[in-house]
Amino acid sequence: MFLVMSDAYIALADGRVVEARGRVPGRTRGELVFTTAYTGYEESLTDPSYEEQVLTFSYPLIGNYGVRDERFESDRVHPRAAVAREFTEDVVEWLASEDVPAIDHIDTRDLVTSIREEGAMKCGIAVGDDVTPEDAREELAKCKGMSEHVDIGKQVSVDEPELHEGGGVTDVALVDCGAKGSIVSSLTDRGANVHVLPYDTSVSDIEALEPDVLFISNGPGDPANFEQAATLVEAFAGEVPIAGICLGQQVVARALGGTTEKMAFGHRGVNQPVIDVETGKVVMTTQNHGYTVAEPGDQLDVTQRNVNDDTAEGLANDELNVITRQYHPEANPGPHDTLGFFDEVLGMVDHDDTQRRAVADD
Ligand SMILES: NC(=O)CC[C@H](N)C(=O)O
Repeated sequence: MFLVMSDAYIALADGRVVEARGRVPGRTRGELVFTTAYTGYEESLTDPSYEEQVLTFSYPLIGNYGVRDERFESDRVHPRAAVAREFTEDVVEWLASEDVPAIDHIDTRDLVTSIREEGAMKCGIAVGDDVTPEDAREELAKCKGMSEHVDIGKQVSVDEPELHEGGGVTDVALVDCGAKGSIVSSLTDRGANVHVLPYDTSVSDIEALEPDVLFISNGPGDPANFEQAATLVEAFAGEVPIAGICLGQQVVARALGGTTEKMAFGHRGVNQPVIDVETGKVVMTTQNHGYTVAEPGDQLDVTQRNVNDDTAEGLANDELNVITRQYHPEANPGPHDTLGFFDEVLGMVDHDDTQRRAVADD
């Protein structure tokens, strides 16, 4: 028996300070959340929806099939820190190259149980040769709640519009609130030209683009902090088909008279069962969210629900051509049961109109 000095501490909002092994040094803070996904660590760590959070993996060994940038969902790691029972060297090297603190050799089952019982909570992390529990507590004291990150859209969105061509005639205006790359490629793979636009794009900029679909992406934080995206939905509902994924669903609901609320610990994983209200068909879905649509409002119907807790997983208004999902139909990571969503979205486009405009533009 010998004593191993700890070189990492995580201070939790419930008052505990837990020792760990430091893998990547640094001091940071964020909302402590967990994912139950057993694969897909590269996709999750590069998902912009995790901005300002600390991501705990409940699966014990993270990194067992290496790190390949072709699986990245954006160009950087978004959680402020990563926590696992055991990280492989590959993942540690990657996180170190991005200056993202990482800790392991910690009882993640206990952490996850605390989050499930007490809810997602603020935490502070200190990793390094001479850190003390007090250093982690100091980080915790500086930690803001998710809804206090009012400019979080700016941290994750493109600064200037980007065009990703799909080769077809359909133009999608994708409002980038922190979009995963797979949303863009799921659309370009189906021939759509995707205009990735800043999260605060104006109504007149969208008008000038004359898109066939207005698409609100996933994104981090509280949907209440994406007011401009909601303004776009209000302005174009009924004029242009509208789609949304995750934060996109929440923004669409808020714009059309619905409300959102914070969940206790959210849904993060790749095996969340969702039932279609009309057909009774159940699909397995990938999820990563901490807020949910509480009331859909008068204009939207709940078309899909989470089998575990009944929360709204799909909303629609067939007359206005609005369709949204709370889960991630693009998967990455996760099951491909729901890729058909992108066909449904592009199916809302009036192709006669698109063709006419394409000809007129020539
Ligand atoms: N993946 C997302 O778009 C997450 C949406 C929102 N930030 C939430 O936590 O609920």
